[in-house]
Amino acid sequence: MVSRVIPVDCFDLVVFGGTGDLARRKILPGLFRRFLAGQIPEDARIIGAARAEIDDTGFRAFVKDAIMEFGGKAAKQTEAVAQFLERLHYVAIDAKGEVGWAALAGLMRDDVVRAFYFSVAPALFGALAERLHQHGIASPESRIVVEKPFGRDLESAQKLNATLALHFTEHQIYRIDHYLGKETVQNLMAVRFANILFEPLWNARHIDHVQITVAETVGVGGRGAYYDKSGAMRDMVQNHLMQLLCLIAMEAPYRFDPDAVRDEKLKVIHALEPVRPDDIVRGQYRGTGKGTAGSYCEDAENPDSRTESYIALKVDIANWRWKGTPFYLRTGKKLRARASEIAIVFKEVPHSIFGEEEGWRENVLSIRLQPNEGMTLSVMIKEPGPGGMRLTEVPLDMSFAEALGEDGTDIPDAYERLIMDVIRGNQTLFMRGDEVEAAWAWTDPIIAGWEARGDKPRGYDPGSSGPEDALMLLHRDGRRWREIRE
Ligand SMILES: NC(=O)C1=CN([C@@H]2O[C@H](COP(=O)(O)OP(=O)(O)OC[C@H]3O[C@@H](n4cnc5c(N)ncnc54)[C@H](OP(=O)(O)O)[C@@H]3O)[C@@H](O)[C@H]2O)C=CC1
Ligand SMILES: O=C1O[C@H](COP(=O)(O)O)[C@@H](O)[C@H](O)[C@H]1O
Repeated sequence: MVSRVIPVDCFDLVVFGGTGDLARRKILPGLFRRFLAGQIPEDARIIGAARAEIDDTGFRAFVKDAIMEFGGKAAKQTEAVAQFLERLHYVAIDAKGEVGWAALAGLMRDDVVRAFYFSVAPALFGALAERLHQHGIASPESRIVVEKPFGRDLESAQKLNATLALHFTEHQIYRIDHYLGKETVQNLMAVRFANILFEPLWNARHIDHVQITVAETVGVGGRGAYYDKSGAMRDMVQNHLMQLLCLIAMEAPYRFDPDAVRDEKLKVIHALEPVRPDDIVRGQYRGTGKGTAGSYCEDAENPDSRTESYIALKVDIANWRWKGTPFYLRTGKKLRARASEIAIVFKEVPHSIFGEEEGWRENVLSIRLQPNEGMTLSVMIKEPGPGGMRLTEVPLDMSFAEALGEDGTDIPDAYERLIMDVIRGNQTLFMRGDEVEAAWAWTDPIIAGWEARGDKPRGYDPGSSGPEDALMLLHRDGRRWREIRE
């Protein structure tokens, strides 16, 4: 099946931080892939902006290298690369000074969508918003895309919201959470709300518990300075895992519309119970060799760091649908495999007619985010053969790439999809200001709690499943984590 490409309106997209790491690895190669897919109109323009004093030619050379390195198999289409590069421009600009703003104003066209991607350090978000306004570059229909982290606690998120609100209305602000752009994450909504099968079972009567795992094999090397002030709770749970939880737990929105969806997610965040200290396990990866070589502390260049590179928590939702069904969340760096999964673990049948020892296991709906995006529903059947009525578990398996006749590399990357949504003016997959604040309001006391107690993270070995104590979080409830594997 060939994915349907819906062309977007003509646009001028300014990428502030256009020479940075995120632009190089994700944004610019992603835009090239959308160009190749035929989604970018003939006369659309992408304007890189940063302080480096390069010109259009220099920026095009930079982007060409980025496509070669990160564009995947699309990079082989050299003619298309050359055509794409013609759409690129560059302005040397200082977010905090006056350099470059008049030149940028002169470049912008009136009759096209104007979008400004803030792919710079968060400390510059306010300055960019202010200057876009001062120099008359942002029209009432312009959009700004704001990268993460959106604040580091409730207070800073409120301040940032207030700063942006001085110059832009909420409908112009696109707060990125790239997990919302992942194919499977959107499929979660399709599966839940476009099928009659699941809804009757989607509640505490039928679901024993939910596990959300985002396991990574990478460490924090290269990003230690940022990560050490953040940790897994701020870096992953407050945003990505929280969004996944919301999509699983929310009620059906009345329509697939930005505010209808975000209203429902917000209700879930408001219903989250505070997390008890006993329901949190924090970990930090050890070194691989003798001493601290390769350890988190070495990667973070902070020998005394107490920042967690792993966290597991048990979260309860206080509403009619979920009372009594815990959500277990875990995420960490340098784990056994890169594997992200949501597992919906169903309850036992009310009465087994086959007896206790006949191989029964609970049904599990496993939603794989990456790699190999897809879903598996485990069901019980009779073991084949004449050996009597023994049960065995088989997977009803759907790999999205296989089901859609694609090879996996054709599935658009999250950033590609989200940037096209910005141009279309669709905020459904972006976080609203009140949603981000509510997520911090839940997160802050958890962090304040372990800081006040002086808790140290538990050590775990690189390549493991995380600290031993995390196993206990489920064992003591008579449950077990699913294996982390690709
Ligand atoms: N990299 C990643 O994987 C991820 C990044 N993010 C977020 O994306 C944003 C960008 O991150 P990343 O690309 O890694 O950062 P980098 O440090 O790699 O790039 C920063 C960019 O901002 C430009 N810049 C710095 N100061 C100014 C200034 N005063 N005026 C104009 N431009 C400036 C830099 O160019 P120059 O120095 O020439 O001005 C460069 O292009 C951050 O908010 C980060 O948290 C989010 C998720 C993942
Ligand atoms: O936002 C972030 O996400 C990445 C993980 O993203 P993925 O798409 O590769 O799953 C994480 O490594 C990083 O620490 C965090 O800031």
